[in-house]
Amino acid sequence: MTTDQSAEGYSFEDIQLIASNVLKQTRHKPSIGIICGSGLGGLADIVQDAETVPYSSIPEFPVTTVKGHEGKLVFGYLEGKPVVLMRGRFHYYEGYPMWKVAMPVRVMKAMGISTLIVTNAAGGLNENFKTGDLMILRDHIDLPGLTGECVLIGKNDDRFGPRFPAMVGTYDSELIELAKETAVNLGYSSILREGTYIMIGGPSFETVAESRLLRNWGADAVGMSTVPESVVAKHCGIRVFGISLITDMCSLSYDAANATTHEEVLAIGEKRAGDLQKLICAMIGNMNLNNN
Ligand SMILES: O=P(O)(O)O[C@H]1O[C@H](CO)[C@@H](O)[C@H]1O
Ligand SMILES: Nc1nc2[nH]cnc2c(=O)[nH]1
Repeated sequence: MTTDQSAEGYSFEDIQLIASNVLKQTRHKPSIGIICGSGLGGLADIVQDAETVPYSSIPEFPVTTVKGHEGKLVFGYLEGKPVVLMRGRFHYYEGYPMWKVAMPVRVMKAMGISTLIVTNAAGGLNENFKTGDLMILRDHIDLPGLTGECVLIGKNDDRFGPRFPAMVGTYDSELIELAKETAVNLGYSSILREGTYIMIGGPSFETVAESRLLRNWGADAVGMSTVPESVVAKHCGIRVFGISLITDMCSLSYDAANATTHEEVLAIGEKRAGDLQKLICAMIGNMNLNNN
């Protein structure tokens, strides 16, 4: 690899090489990529004809350092559709530069995916939400991006996408509609929400004052991931569906202040991930892959 990674990330050629090295380790050719959030990797256990590629076996791939993120790619089929799951994602707070956090999305694109499903565990800011709800991402607020840490900073290679990509419509409307219809059929209407996810850098959870600020800015849920991956996916023409499992409610008042812990996030993930898995599988079953 010749790229100065500290400055700009991987070149287009580097990404193609990483993708072809990964594809040599599997018989599968995925169309759908799925990024599993904290405690949400269980979806990988129901992949059929599964083949696993640990991140540690992929030259130039980062390694996961967070509990609840295993660190492997899982190839196979969900509802008859070829998928690749990232069982474990990378976060900015782990010390990775933004471009490294999102580089697997470019690798998945080079492997042939056209649709990306991004999942996460998030804190609820909208007072109408409750723990265990599922929130479809209608939109996001890229707080790091707004403050100078956009994932696309650096020299642009047009083979990835345009210098100034539009971010309106990052989350595909048809997939949102499909998710809503699917949720109704599964009897999930009472736990299904739709809203705006805001990314903070982390790893510290929000203070009460910060939660109030994020809520006033129009965010419905907060987390420390997802946005760089979605931005890179939109940049390179992948259609994106995002969904949060609300693992805790952020404290908006000092009277009821409750300190979120990662253990709590993982525990709710373990308890409620089944609903998210069912929704995603049913959606994939109904997905038209020739849509874009
Ligand atoms: O976004 P995912 O990876 O689901 O993880 C969420 O859970 C962790 C906090 O408990 C943070 O990393 C936050 O972003
Ligand atoms: N920032 C943030 N990330 C989370 N991930 C899961 N829960 C939370 C939360 O409350 N806040």
